[in-house]
Amino acid sequence: MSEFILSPEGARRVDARLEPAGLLDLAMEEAGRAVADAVQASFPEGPALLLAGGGANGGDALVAARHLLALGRAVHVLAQPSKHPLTRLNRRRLRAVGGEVQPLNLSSLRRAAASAGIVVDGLLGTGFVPPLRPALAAVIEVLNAAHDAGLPILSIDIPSGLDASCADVAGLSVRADMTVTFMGFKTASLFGEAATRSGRVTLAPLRVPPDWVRGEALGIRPDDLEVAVLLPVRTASAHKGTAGRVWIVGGHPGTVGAAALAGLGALRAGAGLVTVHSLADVPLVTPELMVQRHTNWDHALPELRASGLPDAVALGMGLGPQAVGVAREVLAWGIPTVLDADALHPELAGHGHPQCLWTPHPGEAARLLGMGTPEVTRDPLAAARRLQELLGGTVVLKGGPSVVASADTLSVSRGGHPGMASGGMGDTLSGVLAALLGQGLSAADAGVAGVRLHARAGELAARAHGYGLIASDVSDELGAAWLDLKQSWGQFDTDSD
Ligand SMILES: NC(=O)C1=CN([C@@H]2O[C@H](COP(=O)(O)OP(=O)(O)OC[C@H]3O[C@@H](n4cnc5c(N)ncnc54)[C@H](O)[C@@H]3O)[C@@H](O)[C@H]2O)[C@@H](O)CC1
Repeated sequence: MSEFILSPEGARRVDARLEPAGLLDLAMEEAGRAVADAVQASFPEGPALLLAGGGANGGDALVAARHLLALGRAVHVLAQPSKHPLTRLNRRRLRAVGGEVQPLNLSSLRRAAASAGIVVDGLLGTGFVPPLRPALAAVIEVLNAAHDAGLPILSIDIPSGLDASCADVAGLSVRADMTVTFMGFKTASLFGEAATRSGRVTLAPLRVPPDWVRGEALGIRPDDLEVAVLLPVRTASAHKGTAGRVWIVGGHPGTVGAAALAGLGALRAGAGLVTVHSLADVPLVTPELMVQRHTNWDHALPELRASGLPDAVALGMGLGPQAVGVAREVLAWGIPTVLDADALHPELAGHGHPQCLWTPHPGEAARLLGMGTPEVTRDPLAAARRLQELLGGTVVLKGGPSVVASADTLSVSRGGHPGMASGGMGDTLSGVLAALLGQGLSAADAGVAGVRLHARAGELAARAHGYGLIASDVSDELGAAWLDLKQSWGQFDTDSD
């Protein structure tokens, strides 16, 4: 692989395998430039105060200072001593274009903060190893006090003092208004109190080898346009047999509603024919939903198989104690399958296939991984990646936000509504996902599109109901959500003829 590297010595072509430092130099240059652009776009007023730590995070700040200077912005740079070769190189580059670098201490910080319009925090990035040393803790306290008095802070990659791979916050950290993060979103940018302290997070993708991103469990956040492209469209010649035949396998005496809600979700997400297969009496939530009651699974499953398999199955919702055996059998059919609730069992590891979609909430994820729920919620990106490796196919780790993990990517959902935290929402989602699989989407695409469609429907339902949102309200809005997402792409514009 060859790259052009721009260095003070001039442009030269290097082989990245032989010269990884060249690639890092380019990545730091892009990172620093992205920070400078964000400062100019979001905080154009007053001098920019840049704080550079001793590692590569500080190097990014020094690059940003050079770009801001080139754009005519008044800059003030306070830096810690550094042994990092690229950070030292960028200090020399900044000085070479007339930039001044002064030592960072509490009095220089207080003085510079008094006249700054924005502080750029490049003290600590992903290389931070807790606990915070006292000298830097004092610097962060001064910084947060200035922030409380109205000085905005933009953090580079993650706010200093946060552990990038942790949603929880153990101690002191910078409280940023905005964070410019690189390559992919970190757990700290997306989840829990760490996300709150990160402020608005924007992603600057860097030209780095893809395995750098995979190796660190970094997420992407598909926007509505990307989701709209994935959502299926019916052709004029479609009929109910081509729009996806879906089976819902679930329900048990006492938990039949779960299967019915999944069926409703599948119908409203566009499946042509939906049948609920259950050992219990399923309530007639809508006459369009077909229901077949069976006496036992040992007989029912071979008969169902012989009757001709559907385009997709969702199983597990309220299925009860026989779920693992049923799931094993259905997985052997090799057709697109959503596994939810009772079918999320560690015994099924190794029985999945690429067209499987597993949909655990954090408690189910913890059971699958043999850990506690707090460990899952502390780092949902890593948990989703581990689940995908364990189960195969695609995993939707539900939460706010949900993570969709496929072999190649970790996608993190947008939107939804707090009112969606009520029983049955997950069953609806399983139905939606099965409908999308049945309409021909891959498990990875169905996961990304289905989670967003469900979330958008929740937002629309919340608008209509305000409070006391229930799963069937969300199902009722799935068609409107589909239209809304498609319109964001300019497809199905109601104003055009
Ligand atoms: N990974 C990549 O490919 C890229 C990384 N970049 C930047 O590099 C950063 C990571 O750089 P580094 O690995 O050099 O690490 P950092 O710069 O995040 O942190 C290392 C520095 O923090 C100090 N430090 C660590 N723990 C501390 C503690 N408990 N108390 C006080 N000081 C502490 C170390 O002494 C060292 O000076 C990223 O966050 C990002 O900003 C960018 O340059 C772009 C490319």
